[in-house]
Amino acid sequence: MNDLLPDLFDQFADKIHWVSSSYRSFGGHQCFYGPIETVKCFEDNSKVKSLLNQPGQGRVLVVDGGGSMRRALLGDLIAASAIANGWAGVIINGCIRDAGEIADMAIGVQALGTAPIKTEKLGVGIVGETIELNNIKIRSGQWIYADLNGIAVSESQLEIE
Ligand SMILES: O=C([O-])CC(=O)C(=O)O
Repeated sequence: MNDLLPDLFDQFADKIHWVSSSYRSFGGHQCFYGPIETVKCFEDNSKVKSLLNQPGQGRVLVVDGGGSMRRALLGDLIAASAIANGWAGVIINGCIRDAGEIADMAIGVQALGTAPIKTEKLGVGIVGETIELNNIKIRSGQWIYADLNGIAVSESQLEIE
């Protein structure tokens, strides 16, 4: 199913919240969803790397990278580790690199854009804190849905009948 969001908004208008369509889809999976884990980090992807190296259990990692267009918070190696660990996707308020490789990888990835430069890994970042995307609060444990129509969240899992 590639157009999940329109169906969700038709069926669950009171339970689903629109976040944004200003992110681009980079992963091989253009439609993806799952429970959220959050991380907040600025031009340092240490926590992104360590989280995606732990069991994902179908979760989506939502990264508040402060909108930086100067450094990439995800590349093909970390994306490969996310796939190996069962993460459904990664959504980044910031940039990725290795976009050519990631386009062919079996994972959902949305980000603002690309930057070819990796971050300095200084171990700085906060996991599990409430973050905001486009002024919408995003918390660990909520559900997020992403496809080519954009990104939306709900408090709990919504299943199309
Ligand atoms: O290591 C990084 O910061 C990002 C990267 O290049 C990769 O995941 O391949």
